[in-house]
Amino acid sequence: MTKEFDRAVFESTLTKRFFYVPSFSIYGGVAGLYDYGPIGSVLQQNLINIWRKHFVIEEDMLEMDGAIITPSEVLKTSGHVEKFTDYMCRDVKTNEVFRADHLVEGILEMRIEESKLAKQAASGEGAGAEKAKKGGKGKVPKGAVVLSEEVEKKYEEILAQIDNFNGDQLGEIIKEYEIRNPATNNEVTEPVAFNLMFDSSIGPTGNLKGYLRPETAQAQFVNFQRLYEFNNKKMPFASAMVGKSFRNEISPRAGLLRVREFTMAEIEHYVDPLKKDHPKYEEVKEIHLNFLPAEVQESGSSTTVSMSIGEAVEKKIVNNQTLGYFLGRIYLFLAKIGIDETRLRFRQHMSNEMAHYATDCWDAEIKSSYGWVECVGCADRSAYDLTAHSRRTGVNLCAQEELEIPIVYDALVCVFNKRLFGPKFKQNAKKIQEALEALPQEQLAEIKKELDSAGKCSASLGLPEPVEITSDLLTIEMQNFKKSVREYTPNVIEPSFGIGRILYSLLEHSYYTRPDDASRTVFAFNPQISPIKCLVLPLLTGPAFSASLNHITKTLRSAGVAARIDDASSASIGRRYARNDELGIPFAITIDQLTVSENLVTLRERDSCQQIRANVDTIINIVIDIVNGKSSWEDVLKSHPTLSSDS
Ligand SMILES: Nc1ncnc2c1ncn2[C@@H]1O[C@H](COP(=O)(O)OP(=O)(O)OP(=O)(O)O)[C@@H](O)[C@H]1O
Repeated sequence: MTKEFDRAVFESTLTKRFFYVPSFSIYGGVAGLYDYGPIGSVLQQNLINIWRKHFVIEEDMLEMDGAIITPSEVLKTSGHVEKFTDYMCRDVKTNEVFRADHLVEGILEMRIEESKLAKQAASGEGAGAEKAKKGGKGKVPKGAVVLSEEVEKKYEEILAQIDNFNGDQLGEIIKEYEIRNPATNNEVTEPVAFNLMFDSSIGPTGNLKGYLRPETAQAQFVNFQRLYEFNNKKMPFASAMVGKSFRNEISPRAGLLRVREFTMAEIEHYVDPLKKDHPKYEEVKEIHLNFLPAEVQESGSSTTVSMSIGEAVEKKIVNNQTLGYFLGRIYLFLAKIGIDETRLRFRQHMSNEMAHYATDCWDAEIKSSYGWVECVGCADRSAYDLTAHSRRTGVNLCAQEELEIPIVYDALVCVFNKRLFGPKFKQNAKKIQEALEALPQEQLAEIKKELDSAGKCSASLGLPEPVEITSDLLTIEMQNFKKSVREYTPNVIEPSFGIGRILYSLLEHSYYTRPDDASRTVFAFNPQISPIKCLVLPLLTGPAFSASLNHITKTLRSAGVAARIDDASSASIGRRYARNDELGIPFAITIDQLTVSENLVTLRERDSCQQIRANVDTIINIVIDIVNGKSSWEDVLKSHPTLSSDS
């Protein structure tokens, strides 16, 4: 594997081989928009297919597809119009914009790094000393300040809590630590809130305001009743959706990790707030994860602790079983697609950081050359969204539970004298009646007391004026009730996957250069996720070779196994292997003289460069079986001796 990751070389490979590129680049491009080429788009599709199998099918979820353009009323109700913001500041002279927390983070990290190099240069030891000697790229920057232990500790504490600060706090940090635009050294303005949604208007009049959705979740919530009915009113259950979301990011500078248009895969798991256990919890309980709890971060540290999910739930570090269950399933999914488990951690949100709708939230963060980045958010959104949409629309978004033992109870109820009540309040009668019926028991008890003692009372019912009620219009009586159905608003546990971020992390984790030749880059995609599964290489030309080539590719392709032919006879076989290793193709079948004479081909595995030789159809079946997860290269080696390695 490569010793030092060189992002510039890595990114140039991705662009050169058209994995993905900035959109509209022949027009100069727009930050935060990307087009995926033949490898990137199929890699994304395979990732989604594995996600679908792992979650939607294995967990029996209800997948749906919703509209992207969303009326503003929906997003006002969900809180996005008011609160879906990040803090932005500007260079006071050039007007360059920054996301305030990212600016602070970048500068403090840079100061710590420079101080470390400067200390090493001064002591004549370590990388800093080497760099100082060599000069050039990566040398100790001029003017690098050696930080005192105290200042460095303070910086570390700020960094550990960077997601927890509001705009005012970020403004204070910017002032106190003299954070400036690193390119110009100019001061920056106070942070201001910037809403990340792209707005638009729906229809020609311009009267109906809309937004491009910033998440897929709302389309699922507004359809809750239909989903619940589709599920035969059984709880708990989950809906799921894969689709594009849009966020007008302030300053997208980290490739696919922060873009303005991206694919999300979101699960909304609806659960009874009183029963947040999960039927399949036992299956994940023993899995150990690297946890970074809020408490640890708030103490200024970012040291993770490895613990079983069972222990984390028992100790209440993770709020409930369902949340723990999904953390386990997220881990299994990421491991399955090829994410390096040593570069995966689960970080809990700190109190201020939590989204406006969440009560507990964990992010699956993956480490890449950009540091630790949230790739999956797993939030307990409580009953926030369903309650808000139900209040706004008057549509009941509740679940019902048949009670085995009915609840019997006494309650105060309003009994109206309709003959007098209507004529007395005229057009306001219905409104007043409804307001009285909606009053909590304590208030009804107070009104009853006054009516019983004074025969009248003045009630403030949330209407413009208090209402004078007399005992001839209304009596409040204690009645006995029997309830055999319990109605409740489900809580929602939401695992939310950013497909582009996972894909980018997977690219970095899969990338390496051959130990004997750093110019030969390889993507070690596993056979399930790899966009192209098999390379077919004819070493010679002619009708006999073409017939074998056609047979192999046709059989593979009709079995759903993507095969690529590289028949450029001008290139050596080594060259052809190398340029296809760069596309991450796990297997290569080579057709040579022995294919024509004895119907034999060789099969090469990408990472080990080991080869076996066997009959054409045997080899084709080996590839199909591995791609379908029915066997592995290791299994194959048990029954087939390897030829000498090609590399
Ligand atoms: N601008 C973006 N570009 C790519 N993926 C994104 C972006 N914003 C969010 N995501 C993905 O969507 C998932 C769920 O979104 P969520 O609202 O939890 O992100 P977020 O907390 O706003 O992310 P961040 O704090 O990094 O901006 C994230 O885990 C991430 O994978």
